[in-house]
Amino acid sequence: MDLDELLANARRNEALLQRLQRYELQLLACQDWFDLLSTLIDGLPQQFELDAIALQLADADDSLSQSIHRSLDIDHAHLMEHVELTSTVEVIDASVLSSPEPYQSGLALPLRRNQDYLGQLRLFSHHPQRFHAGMATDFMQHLAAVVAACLVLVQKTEEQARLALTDPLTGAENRRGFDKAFQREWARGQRQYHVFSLILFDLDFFKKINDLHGHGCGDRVLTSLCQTLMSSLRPTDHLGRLGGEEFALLLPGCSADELPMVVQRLQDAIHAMTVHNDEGERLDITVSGSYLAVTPRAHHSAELDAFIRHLDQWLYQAKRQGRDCFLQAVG
Ligand SMILES: Nc1nc2c(ncn2[C@@H]2O[C@H](COP(=O)(O)OP(=O)(O)OP(=O)(O)O)[C@@H](O)[C@H]2O)c(=O)[nH]1
Repeated sequence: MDLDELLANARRNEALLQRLQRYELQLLACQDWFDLLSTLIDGLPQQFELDAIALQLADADDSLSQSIHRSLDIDHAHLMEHVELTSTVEVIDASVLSSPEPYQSGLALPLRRNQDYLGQLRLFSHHPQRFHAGMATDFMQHLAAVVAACLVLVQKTEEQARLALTDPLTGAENRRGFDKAFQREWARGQRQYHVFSLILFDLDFFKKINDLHGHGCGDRVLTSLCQTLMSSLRPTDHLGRLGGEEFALLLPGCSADELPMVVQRLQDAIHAMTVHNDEGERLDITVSGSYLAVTPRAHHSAELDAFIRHLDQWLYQAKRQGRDCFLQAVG
């Protein structure tokens, strides 16, 4: 190699290093899964002349999957096409890959954080010589170490944010969390002419349960109710605890036609729920509620409180009609 070639090489490397540093700072600024995954999946190919990337991540206890799915909006679900979550991931050193169609070359990089092996970052190119045996990979290994640190950091940040929006007793969203979900769904509905449904409900004679069986038993009723509902709902649905024994559901994509059927299914699940008092006797738990389908209107802001106030009037009617029933909130 002559001097000119050496100089050109050095300049290329310096430019690459600068790009890499800028990109790593971008990664380190990511606060949530959408930021991090889009910076990786859309950003990395753009920055480094790649045609695709894939992440293979170890997720033995499913916590990563839950964290990502809770945080990503339905609109961003396409990012997950590039992420594979498996219970274990093969431990490798940086190595050239026999790349899948339609790519011609690839590189697998280990994602390590301290003693933990998180998975692999895979880079793909249509160019057969983009990655080849014997090539230097130290820049890319440095990048993989930053990616690993960011994965850990974002998972922790997301967990803290989730806890701040979660009711500690039941695991349902607290009022702030539910309000956030409402605002997000309203905005999405405006963009995509999308409907969603709201259901408000309240346990019947809950004071009696506390008085007769104790506060601990009352707490058990609240947690069982939430577990029952969460297991009958879709992962994209939201359950919020708005107050002591008042809850609300937000069901994205659920239209007025489908809503009575969903309400019936929830009521059946609550009737089938088993909660025992400290003496082992089964308690009969019922709830009363009201429901309505919401069509977000373009150029209109909306307040969750206004919907809740309206639903509350019909919930009150349901209580007056003898409880253990749901009414459609009309008007
Ligand atoms: N165990 C327990 N009880 C709670 C909690 N939050 C609120 N409560 C109780 O829920 C009860 C609600 O009582 P009320 O508002 O009179 O309602 P209710 O007895 O269910 O009567 P109706 O709604 O009219 O059917 C009160 O006794 C509260 O103390 C909680 O976190 N745990």
